[in-house]
Amino acid sequence: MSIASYLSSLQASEWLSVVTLLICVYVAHFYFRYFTRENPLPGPTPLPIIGNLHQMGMGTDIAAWAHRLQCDFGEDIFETYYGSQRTIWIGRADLAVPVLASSTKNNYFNRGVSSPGMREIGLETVGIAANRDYESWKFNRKFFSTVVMSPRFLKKSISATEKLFIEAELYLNNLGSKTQIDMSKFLFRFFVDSMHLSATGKPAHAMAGFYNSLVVPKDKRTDHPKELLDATEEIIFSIKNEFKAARFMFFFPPFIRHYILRYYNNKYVNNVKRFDEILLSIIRKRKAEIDAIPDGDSLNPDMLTLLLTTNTSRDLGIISTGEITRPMTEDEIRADLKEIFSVGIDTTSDSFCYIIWHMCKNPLEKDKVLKELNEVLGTDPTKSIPYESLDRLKYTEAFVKEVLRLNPVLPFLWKMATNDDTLGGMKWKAGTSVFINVYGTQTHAKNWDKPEEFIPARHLEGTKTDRNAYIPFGGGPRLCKCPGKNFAMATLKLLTALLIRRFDIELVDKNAPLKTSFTMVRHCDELKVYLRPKIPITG
Ligand code: HEM
Repeated sequence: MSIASYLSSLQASEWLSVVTLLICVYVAHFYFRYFTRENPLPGPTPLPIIGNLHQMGMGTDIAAWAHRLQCDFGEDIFETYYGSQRTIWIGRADLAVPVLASSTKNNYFNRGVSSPGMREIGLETVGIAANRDYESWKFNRKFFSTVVMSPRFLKKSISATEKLFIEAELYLNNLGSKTQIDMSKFLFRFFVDSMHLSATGKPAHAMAGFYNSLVVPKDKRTDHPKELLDATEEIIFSIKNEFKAARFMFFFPPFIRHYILRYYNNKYVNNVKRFDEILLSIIRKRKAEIDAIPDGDSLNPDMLTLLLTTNTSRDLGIISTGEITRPMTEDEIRADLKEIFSVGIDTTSDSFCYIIWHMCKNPLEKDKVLKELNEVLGTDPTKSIPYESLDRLKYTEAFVKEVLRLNPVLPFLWKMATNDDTLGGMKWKAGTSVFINVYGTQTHAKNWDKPEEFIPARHLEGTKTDRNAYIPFGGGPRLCKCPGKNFAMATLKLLTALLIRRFDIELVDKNAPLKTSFTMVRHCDELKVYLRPKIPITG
């Protein structure tokens, strides 16, 4: 009797027995492989199919979970599973040396293992952060970094951010010092405006939309056209979806996504497609605008225009891409634009929430920052802050760095061994997934005195930090890690200076812990404060 005819002859109860038997075989096979694995490391025992996903708590704080595991197992190298993917976690700087070595021969170029989900949403062969195609990554990264790291872009963006702060100040003053303001929401909007302006040269009015949603009397609302605000809301929705979608697609195996969580799978995939359409329409509109400007007339050198014109007949001669002589394709520009919106906004806005939190929790340190600001920038808080003076704000910078040490927005770095390698004294096969526990290394007693205490002075010049012990902007072969580092640091210093010179900040609930969650970065979910203007409000 063939297997097919045997199966078709089964009764319902016999079917149940067959299915139960198959499940038992699968589970036995799974645990046989688990208990006989090479280099067994301490770690929570995984379940078949889902691994430790149920313990990771996808929406909650994976950084806190990883930290607990590192403490529970008393080890700086341990393992977990997402789905059936085994992952080695490294939480000590010296163990991370092979992974973070800045050499072209580094074995950990790829960000995590290849994931069917990330391929499904087309992220593994375009853009930068998740791109696994070396040549394509190198091309995109070259364009992106050349623009974002150029002094001209930094200067322009800082000046635009300062102007946006004046707009923010107006809204905050109008809301009044008795209004509880959730800075996690407000700052997200602020950074949408800031990145949109830096990337496209045009305002998005995300803060205005948020302000209008809080103000009850209609005559107090701003008069931005509704269609404009609605279009921005759609961009905001897309940005928020992007990380959630990437987390879902990366961590969940295809079987679970396609058969059990099908609704979510389709929802995320469609939202990602919609974001791509929105970005393409922004690009095409700009292209048409450029085409309508006669040759020889000047163009505004914002990021989008530079990406569109470099290595074309309209090249503005502002950025040089070296040996790369071809222009970018529409799809490459779309991916780079998405990068600045998705990677650039949450990281900076969440980091700034953590800065505000530490300002409130450490008033003596805040006073030291204020003292420096008065000394370097003068005592008039309404005076503009030139880009060049940010470099002289050494204590402010140390404060920001200490916040990023204790609250890294990327709490772990995803890597994958391209070839067989030795890590932690053990041999590992090519394809091994390795996560560097950033929070673990940045608070390791081996590298830091009083690691859990907030001490900005430890970052002042002349203080030595052990190799790989401080990695909030990453490390390893992807050149200088995060290409947005200078942009992010300058922006965070500027905003710190602007906010604490112009407002007294008070947490609404001084005893409440920080509310955080994780998508692909660690978000501050809520930060309610009262803001009292220090400068008399006029008009
Ligand atoms: C406080 C703010 C920020 C933090 C803490 C941060 C941190 C990081 C980290 C840890 C990485 C991964 C590095 C690695 O795997 O070794 C990264 C990558 C990246 N960041 Fe940032 N980032 C910030 C802001 C920004 C901004 C504002 C931009 C854009 C303007 C940006 C663009 C990128 C890109 C494109 C990558 C991928 C680089 C590559 O794979 O080659 N980041 N960032």
